[in-house]
Amino acid sequence: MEKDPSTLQPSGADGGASGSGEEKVPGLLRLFCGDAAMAEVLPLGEGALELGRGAAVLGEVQDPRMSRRHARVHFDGRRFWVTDLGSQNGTFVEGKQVPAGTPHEAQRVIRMGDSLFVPSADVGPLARQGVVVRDGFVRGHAMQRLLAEVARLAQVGSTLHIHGESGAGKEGVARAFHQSGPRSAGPFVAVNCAAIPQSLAERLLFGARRGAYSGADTDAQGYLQAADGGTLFLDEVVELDLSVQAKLLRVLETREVLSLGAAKPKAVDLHVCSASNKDLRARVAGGQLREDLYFRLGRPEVMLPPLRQRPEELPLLLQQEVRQVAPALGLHVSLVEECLLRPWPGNVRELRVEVRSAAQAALLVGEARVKAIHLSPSAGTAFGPAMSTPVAMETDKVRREAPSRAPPLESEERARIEEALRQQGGNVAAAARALGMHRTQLRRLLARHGITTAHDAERD
Ligand SMILES: Nc1ncnc2c1ncn2[C@@H]1O[C@H](COP(=O)(O)OP(=O)(O)OP(=O)(O)O)[C@@H](O)[C@H]1O
Repeated sequence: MEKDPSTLQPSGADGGASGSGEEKVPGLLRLFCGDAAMAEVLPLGEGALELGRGAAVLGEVQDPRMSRRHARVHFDGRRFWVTDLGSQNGTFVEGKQVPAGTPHEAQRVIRMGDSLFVPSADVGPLARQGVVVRDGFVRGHAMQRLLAEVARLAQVGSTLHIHGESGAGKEGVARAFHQSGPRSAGPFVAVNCAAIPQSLAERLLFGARRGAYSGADTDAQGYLQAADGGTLFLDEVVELDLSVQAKLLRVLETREVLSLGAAKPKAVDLHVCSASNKDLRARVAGGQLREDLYFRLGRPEVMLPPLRQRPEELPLLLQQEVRQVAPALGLHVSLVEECLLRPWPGNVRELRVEVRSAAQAALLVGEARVKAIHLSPSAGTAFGPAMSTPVAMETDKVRREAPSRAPPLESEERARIEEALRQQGGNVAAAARALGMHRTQLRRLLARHGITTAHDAERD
């Protein structure tokens, strides 16, 4: 009997729609209101939506800093336009206030009162799947769709390659591949190939028998044997030397590992997940990756989108991180807006580190909420002029203007830093400890505001 196509499950194992075939629903994502992170979908009904305090579409979570008739948002089929309706606290697009009464194009972030909205040409997938937080892992709809695909692939194959930028969460995806596959009860062994010295790579991966080299007093297991019955995750696999790649290929083909100094190979049964932030095909063309290994490891491939393409996850990530620093510390709308506007080339890893620093800076001045001014000006920005995407260019523009927006160091903060330094005899590390922050964060504050310590003065 032929299957009714309308009852076929989409690619997502969780039953979520893949997005294809569904009519696009333009709308807004409400990502922040008052002091709370959220991920709420507001479809643009007839192509337009009027927002304001008390608007039914905003439900019970209302923002007292929004005017009753605050702004109108409409979609012309290609672009979003925002018109401020004479609100008291103003409407801001990409961090800048727009004049009342004139439509203004909005591409990334709209602020009204203490609320943030992100326009999206299709809010359908988010409306269907929402944002899920499981074990501290924040999953927006793109991530959920990816994980569903990974779960499906784990059932049918033994390899997976994850392509994504550094810090975007590739290891989390690799763990999901492991947990969804038939070897989930076995070990998950993660190896960062860029971090292991290539002179040791062979020994570390394949193991060595006693006496294989001077100093080898006992048999040493390699990562491949350690992952037997489970999954080996090879992050930055293209960093392995070509000779090691050749040996790895043999293991994948024969399912046997020959340790250094061993006479006989040993059978291994494992899944192999690899990851890279580089295009593997270009690496094959450039001679850094063996073509035969690419065909073994490089497929199937999934793409993990960078954090800047998953804005629905960002406020929840911020909230989670700030609460880790101090459970009572809150988020200020300015911080969330600023973070949504920056490109975060180091993705979630960079965001977590920088937001922790910002939270510590806020604590230092006794603030109840972390604001944009507590964030380092360089946090989440591209290193040098290399990034040329429209998002990056727009953010560069925002950043160039940022110093003039940053208020001067509050005298209270300066007084606290100077007092801590005085009490610790000018010792920055000790002062940082006393202030409850990392010394690099304190050094950054000192440098930014030109405070010299007694130790600096002695060196001069
Ligand atoms: N969606 C997420 N929710 C919560 N934390 C996340 C998420 N994605 C990544 N992280 C955290 O961000 C950090 C970086 O993630 P991960 O190590 O998986 O990145 P990666 O893509 O493997 O980076 P690299 O290639 O540089 O190793 C980790 O601390 C991870 O727990």
